[in-house]
Amino acid sequence: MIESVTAQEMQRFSHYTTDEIGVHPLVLMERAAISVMEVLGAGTFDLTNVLVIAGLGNNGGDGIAVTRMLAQKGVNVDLLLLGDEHRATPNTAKQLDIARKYGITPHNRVRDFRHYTVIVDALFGAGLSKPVPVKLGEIIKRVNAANIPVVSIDIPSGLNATSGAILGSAIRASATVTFAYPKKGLLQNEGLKRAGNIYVKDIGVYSPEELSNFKKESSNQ
Ligand SMILES: NC(=O)C1=CN([C@@H]2O[C@H](COP(=O)(O)OP(=O)(O)OC[C@H]3O[C@@H](n4cnc5c(N)ncnc54)[C@H](O)[C@@H]3O)[C@@H](O)[C@H]2O)[C@H](O)CC1
Ligand SMILES: [K+]
Repeated sequence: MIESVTAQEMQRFSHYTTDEIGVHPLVLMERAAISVMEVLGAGTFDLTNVLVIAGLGNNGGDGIAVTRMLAQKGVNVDLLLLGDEHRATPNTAKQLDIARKYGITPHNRVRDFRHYTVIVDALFGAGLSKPVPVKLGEIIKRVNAANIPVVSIDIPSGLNATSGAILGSAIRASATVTFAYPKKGLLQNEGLKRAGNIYVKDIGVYSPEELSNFKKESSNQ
């Protein structure tokens, strides 16, 4: 059984699932969002007034899908989209298009984070490999200073998913919902201090070892 994975290993498993097996990336994104909804809805968090902070990468796409799912449950939720949406990844752009069709309008700034009851951090995930841009680093610092419970999607934004090192500044999360396997960066260095409670959720992405076990088991039946 895999204990934890690097960002590169996760990307390899994910690409195998989408490119070789043929699961559409949006299916994985929806399963990721549903798993975040499970954690948000488990009773630990006050969903009276939710803010989702989304970046332009696929981590942001997960967050936009969560925004839509919350809105469809009648939750009071705002979406803060950071960056020029024309530079978003295709799947994140698609999620934004879908959210808009459900009547969700993204904000590009938030005056005061303190009137939210929980913040969903979908700014950066396992794809972050360079220091966060200064302006986004300032927002991360303001979020941390607001002392509002933060649920990070996959990785607290600003952390290197493999080393757990801070890339400029990083979110301090109450909980992190990570996909498939724990990322090594959550279990060491600053990741250990900033991840909060870690929830590992199955979204249908597996290591080759697990995949070969499925095939063995099914051929034994
Ligand atoms: N692995 C899986 O099976 C799945 C992963 N999902 C989610 O995808 C992210 C990884 O997404 P990726 O596009 O590789 O990168 P990040 O979202 O981590 O973004 C970091 C990347 O994007 C640039 N960026 C983002 N926002 C901005 C911005 N506002 N300004 C400038 N640059 C920005 C940043 O520089 C980096 O290059 C993974 O963590 C999961 O959450 C799938 O959705 C589900 C399956
Ligand atoms: K994140």
